[in-house]
Amino acid sequence: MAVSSDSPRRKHKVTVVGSGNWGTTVAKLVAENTRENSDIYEEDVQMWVFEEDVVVPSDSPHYDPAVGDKPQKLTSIINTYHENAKYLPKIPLPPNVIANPSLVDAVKDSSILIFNLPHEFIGNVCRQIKGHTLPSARGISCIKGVTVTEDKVELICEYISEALGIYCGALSGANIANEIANELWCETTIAYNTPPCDLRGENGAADGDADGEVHRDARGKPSKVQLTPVPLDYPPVDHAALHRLFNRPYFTVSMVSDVVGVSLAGALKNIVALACGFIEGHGWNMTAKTAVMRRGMLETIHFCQEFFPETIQEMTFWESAGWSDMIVSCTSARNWRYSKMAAERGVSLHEIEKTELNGQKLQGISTTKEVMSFLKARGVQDKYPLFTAVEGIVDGTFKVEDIPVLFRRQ
Ligand SMILES: NC(=O)C1=CN([C@@H]2O[C@H](COP(=O)(O)OP(=O)(O)OC[C@H]3O[C@@H](n4cnc5c(N)ncnc54)[C@H](O)[C@@H]3O)[C@@H](O)[C@H]2O)C=CC1
Ligand SMILES: O=C(CO)COP(=O)(O)O
Repeated sequence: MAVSSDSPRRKHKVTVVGSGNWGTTVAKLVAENTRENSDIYEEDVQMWVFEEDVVVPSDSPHYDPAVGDKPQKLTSIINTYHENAKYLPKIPLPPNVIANPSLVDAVKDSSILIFNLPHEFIGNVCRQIKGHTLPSARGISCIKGVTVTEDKVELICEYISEALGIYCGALSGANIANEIANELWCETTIAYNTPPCDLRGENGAADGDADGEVHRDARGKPSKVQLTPVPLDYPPVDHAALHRLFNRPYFTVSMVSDVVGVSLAGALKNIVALACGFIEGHGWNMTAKTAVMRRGMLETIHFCQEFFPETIQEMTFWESAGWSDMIVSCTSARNWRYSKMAAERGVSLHEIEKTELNGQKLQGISTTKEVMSFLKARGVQDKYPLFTAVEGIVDGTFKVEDIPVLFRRQ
């Protein structure tokens, strides 16, 4: 039964937590949408920037001879020139993207938090903002990775949810940031389960029928997180509202409910992408790569079924977050490109990350380590020969030509 309410009077304030290659791209597209949907969103989008000093190169249109090679604050460059000269150069940002070096200030009063930074930094970020976010805020994680604590594997969106006491969904897909920043068309997938306490009935009123329904975690169990409902004077946060926030003519969003499939497909494909780069760098070609991609997808699905059997939906692997991301990541993304370079040059991936990436991160390196430590703690690593091979190649104990042998052991 619907409980009467006034229609929403407030607008959602949006913050993007992170400002790397993908963080800045998502801030751009979201800021375009907040401007076009200013009935429900505040136009300005806060973007938290991990502050650093950046030298603007002399061939940049923003080079100021009066400043010369003197380093400038990245936030100041972004807010002055509306360009992230370090992580997304040559892409004009809408002026309503506001770079903020203070994490606590950037999330203050925001009702929608978009987490978009390399997964290794999320723990520290959550520790800093805990207690400073609105209790009724809702999150979307665009991060591709997992957290592993002792022998537990956790989705990043669930980690955020537990750390901050808010509900958090996940966005993942076949998405190369530079292409989307240049407005070249692609698809993505957002997994979001509107919590029962946020369901609204007729006329936008709270849905009394939802009383008694419990919010469930990624394993289908009643969630330990005590959620504060989105207040009725805010527009609802549901599939329609999130579609309006993320969908662009060049960025087609599909809304689903499988946070496990979307999150884990996005995290584990980075391990497979490393394998494909090693293979190509070794001199093997597309036939070997497709064998590895097929095995990688099997191990990904097996991982989801083994550790999240209650909620995984296999159709998710046919979304952008599934096969499409596997293909693009193994043929044109950074984890593939730089593992190929490492194999060609005969140097370690860590070395390549340090010398070639200008501060960007290869998520596959830490994800491989974390996933393998979790599998080994459970004694089930032999069921995952491809993931095992990648760990061995990264740490130098296996060679690329060991991959077929490891597969045969299965
Ligand atoms: N770049 C892409 O094409 C895509 C990336 N993703 C995912 O998005 C997530 C974010 O990646 P990107 O934006 O590409 O990052 P990036 O690799 O371009 O940049 C690294 C970021 O980490 C920040 N950083 C460095 N040290 C830090 C610290 N101690 N604490 C907090 N932040 C620190 C840097 O300031 C920079 O913003 C990753 O999980 C990635 O897998 C997902 C889809 C596409
Ligand atoms: O997730 C991505 C493609 O969908 C980007 O992957 P990289 O981090 O390897 O560039």
